[in-house]
Amino acid sequence: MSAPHPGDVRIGVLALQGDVREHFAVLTGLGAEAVTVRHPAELAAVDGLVLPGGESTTMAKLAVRTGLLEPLRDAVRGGLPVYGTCAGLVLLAERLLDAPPDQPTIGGLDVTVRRNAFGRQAESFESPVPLAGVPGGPLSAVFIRAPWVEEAGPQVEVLGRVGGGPADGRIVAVRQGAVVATSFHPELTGDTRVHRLFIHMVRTSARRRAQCAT
Ligand SMILES: NC(=O)CC[C@H](N)C(=O)O
Repeated sequence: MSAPHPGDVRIGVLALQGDVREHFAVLTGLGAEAVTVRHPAELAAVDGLVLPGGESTTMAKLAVRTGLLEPLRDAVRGGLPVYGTCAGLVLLAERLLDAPPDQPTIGGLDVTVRRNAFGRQAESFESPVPLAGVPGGPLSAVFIRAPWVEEAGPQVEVLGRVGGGPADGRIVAVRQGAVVATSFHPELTGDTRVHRLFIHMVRTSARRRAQCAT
């Protein structure tokens, strides 16, 4: 059997707004094929999807305008592996706090997410966060006007929490089935471990789908 390598999967990066380029660079650097997703037809052609950081209110509006919101919801419900960073976590939440009342989400994570949760004094900071399932020591997590997970349902696996400071113990990394999300931005640090984990999830899911199709 040949060694699995990530080049056999195509990973989309939702490219409506936000730090698309940074995710693209990490994914291609790890040998995955990365493509931008702006339209439903592009979404239909990927094995996994990254929702970048940026401004979730803007992304949500653009997703509605481009007709992507419902296809995104269908894709997540259908088991497409998705990784959301920061604003991407907001987009994946079933419930939001401190968001405009009409801000739609894609959903997929049975969590309540508070936007801009860390407050003005700590709008941007870096902190070591150990992540379950990611060996090699804590990640140096970069938070930029970041949300946290205020409540997580029973199906949600908590992967990481902030340690120390006023936000001590707050949940900042979660997984539910094929959906994984972090409050922080591994794509900005050069530490590729979360993207590697995600590529592994995409590869496993693609292999399973291929087996089901034969
Ligand atoms: N860096 C980010 O992605 C910030 C997220 C932004 N505060 C939002 O709620 O959409």
